[in-house]
Amino acid sequence: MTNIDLQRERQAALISSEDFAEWWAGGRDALQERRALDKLFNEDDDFTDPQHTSLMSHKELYEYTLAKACKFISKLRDWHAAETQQSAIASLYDFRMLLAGQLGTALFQQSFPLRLHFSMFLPTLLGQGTEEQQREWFERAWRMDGIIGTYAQTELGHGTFLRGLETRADYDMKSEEFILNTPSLSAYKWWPGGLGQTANVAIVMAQLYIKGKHYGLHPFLVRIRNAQTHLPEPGVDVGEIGPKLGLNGVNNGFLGLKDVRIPRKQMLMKNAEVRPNGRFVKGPEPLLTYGTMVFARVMIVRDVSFGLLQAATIATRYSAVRRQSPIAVDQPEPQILDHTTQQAKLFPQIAKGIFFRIAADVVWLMYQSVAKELGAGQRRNLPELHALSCCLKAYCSAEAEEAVEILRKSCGGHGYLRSSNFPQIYGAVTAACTYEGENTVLLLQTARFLVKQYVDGLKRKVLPSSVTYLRNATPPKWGKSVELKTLVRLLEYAATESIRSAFEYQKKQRKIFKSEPMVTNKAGIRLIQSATLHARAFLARNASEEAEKLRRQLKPALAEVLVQLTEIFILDLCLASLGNILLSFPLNSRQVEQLKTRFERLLEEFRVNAVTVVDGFDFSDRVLGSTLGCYDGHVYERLLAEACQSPLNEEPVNQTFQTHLKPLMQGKL
Ligand SMILES: CCC/C=C/C(=O)SCCNC(=O)CCNC(=O)[C@H](O)C(C)(C)COP(=O)([O-])OP(=O)([O-])OC[C@H]1O[C@@H](n2cnc3c(N)ncnc32)[C@H](O)[C@@H]1OP(=O)([O-])[O-]
Ligand SMILES: Cc1cc2nc3c(=O)[nH]c(=O)nc-3n(C[C@H](O)[C@H](O)[C@H](O)COP(=O)(O)OP(=O)(O)OC[C@H]3O[C@@H](n4cnc5c(N)ncnc54)[C@H](O)[C@@H]3O)c2cc1C
Repeated sequence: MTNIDLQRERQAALISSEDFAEWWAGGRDALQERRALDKLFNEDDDFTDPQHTSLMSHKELYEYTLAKACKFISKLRDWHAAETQQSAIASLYDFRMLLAGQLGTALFQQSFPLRLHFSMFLPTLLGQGTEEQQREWFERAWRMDGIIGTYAQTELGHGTFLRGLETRADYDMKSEEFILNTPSLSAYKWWPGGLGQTANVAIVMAQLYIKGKHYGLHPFLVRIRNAQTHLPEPGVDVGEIGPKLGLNGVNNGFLGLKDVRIPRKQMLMKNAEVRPNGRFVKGPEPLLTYGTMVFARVMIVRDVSFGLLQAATIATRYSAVRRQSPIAVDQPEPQILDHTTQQAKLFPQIAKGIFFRIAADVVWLMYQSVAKELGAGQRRNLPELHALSCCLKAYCSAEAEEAVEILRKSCGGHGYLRSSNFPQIYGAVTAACTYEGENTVLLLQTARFLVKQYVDGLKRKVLPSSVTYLRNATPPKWGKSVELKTLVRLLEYAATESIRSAFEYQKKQRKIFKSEPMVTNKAGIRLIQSATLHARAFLARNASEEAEKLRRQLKPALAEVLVQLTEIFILDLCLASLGNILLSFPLNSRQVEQLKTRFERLLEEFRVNAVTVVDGFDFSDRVLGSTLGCYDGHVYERLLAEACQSPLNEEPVNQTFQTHLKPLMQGKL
């Protein structure tokens, strides 16, 4: 039987979790399809872990996870072949979503060992390979017919500054081959997922040289392990980089190359070509070499919202089950969910998870549209996509990381146990702050775009839609009540002011420093603040537009709850930006008070539906993987059962008693 407090929460809710789940999944059919697929695996004993993966050694975890991943792919293939219509894995995007979503997370709490093959290797083949190269490589790679790939860009010495990468590919005209080398220790590739023991082909990003002349960074398909024996190919020094803070199911590796020859056709040549005679033919858009990173950053916004919502579900359910510290003197101990400060920890995080996912959907549509335009030779919207994907990736991953920590701490001591699953969720989310572009660096990329747009705005040029607000210099009008559109304008106004101030500061610095990078460096703190405010303004506008749609589309009770969440989300953004808002708009103390009171009232109003909303994310217990977050709320039983599984409890007395403790107590050591 379910814990009585959780039962009461579910009965008292004003909306149905099933209605919520249907909306969240994108409709009834999508929800059912996902559940059917989850069931297929969740009810298969082959996919039940014999012991908690956190109890496995690093090597055991790799071997176990890889074996499971292979069974998973094989079963998925059978299932797909049996399906009459094209469904869940019809496209690479959907397949990637499946891995990063419910099913992938339920089965691979430490991440999926073949992740890089699907998330970067295949997308790079599509984005950087010519049609002929795709025919030769993509189909086989999709079927994993002799090919398991990874994306090897980062080196020991450089990850961010791509122009500083040292791996080189020298073209040998006589043999029509490239010769790949990592000429120093710092040139060793370092980090690529799956590179250690899993992958046998790597897309290696290397500096191209023809007759000693440098032609920039390009992708090369390099076989690193023999397809039959899996032994490293001659000239290849490959291995694994060791245990990490999280994501230990992914086998990150290092790679050194010494005079490794590959045929000319193995440079991916969609965006630039080397002809047999050594002639380099530049593509129409050199920046497309960075295209895989744009795709991956867009995906990350969605991934981190998933981790955040897992954590929010665990903490919210636990807060309904846990009772502590009377609020009224003569009353019993309340559910900790009734403490206002607890609500302030939980509910904004639920709202963030929802609106980050909605923003991820928007930026994914934008990605698809820009990809189509680029295919037709039109690059007009690429800078906006790059800027938006950079700042959303950076902002949402940083916020999600912070949120997971808030949620962990909101569960008190029990949140610190591995069995709560917060450590693994944190390990996954925090990694996203670094990979695919370290967050500060990405915010600087966005700021560079914003300052340019600000200058264009001064010249009254038409601006891309996500930054049109930069041309609207009028401060918002404050009405009697707090309206969403006023809050959105407040954030946009604060962002505009911050960008203006960074621009002015750069102008001053230019009088002191001659070089533009020096000026950027001096203005760095202001620039990243501007990009952060832009992210907030974008997310707020997007959320308020979504709220308008939901009011029209959904049942009134459900729409009302989502509007509450929208308000919580936007008010939280405003309160987090208060310093910057006050620099641009003279809010008086009564107006600030109005914001705070509205925020507190919303927390109170949302309280009754909190458990139902997190139920509506429809995470199975396996996805949550947590003693604290299970649907039935049997927290204490699970905590004890999990503790009993510890190998240290297998025997009543550990041998160290005889060998160490006893001699110590007897003074015989
Ligand atoms: C499961 C986990 C898997 C993980 C995998 C990984 O981590 S894989 C490893 C992931 N590794 C990383 O993510 C590494 C992170 N580092 C980088 O992405 C880049 O090196 C950089 C962007 C930091 C700087 O690069 P730079 O010094 O060469 O460039 P610059 O600053 O001089 O700008 C020149 C112009 O280019 C523009 N532009 C730049 N990028 C893009 C783009 N993608 N698209 C479009 N445009 C782009 C920029 O806006 C500027 O335009 P403007 O203003 O002149 O019109
Ligand atoms: C879990 C994980 C998986 C990964 N998977 C892959 C993979 O599959 N393939 C792959 O190729 N790589 C992968 N990477 C590598 C990853 O992409 C890089 O670590 C990342 O791009 C950051 O680069 P870096 O390590 O060189 O950091 P650094 O650039 O050295 O960052 C260190 C500090 O310097 C600061 N800094 C650097 N440059 C600037 C600047 N211009 N302005 C201001 N501050 C700056 C940063 O903000 C940061 O604070 C992975 C990394 C992790 C953690």
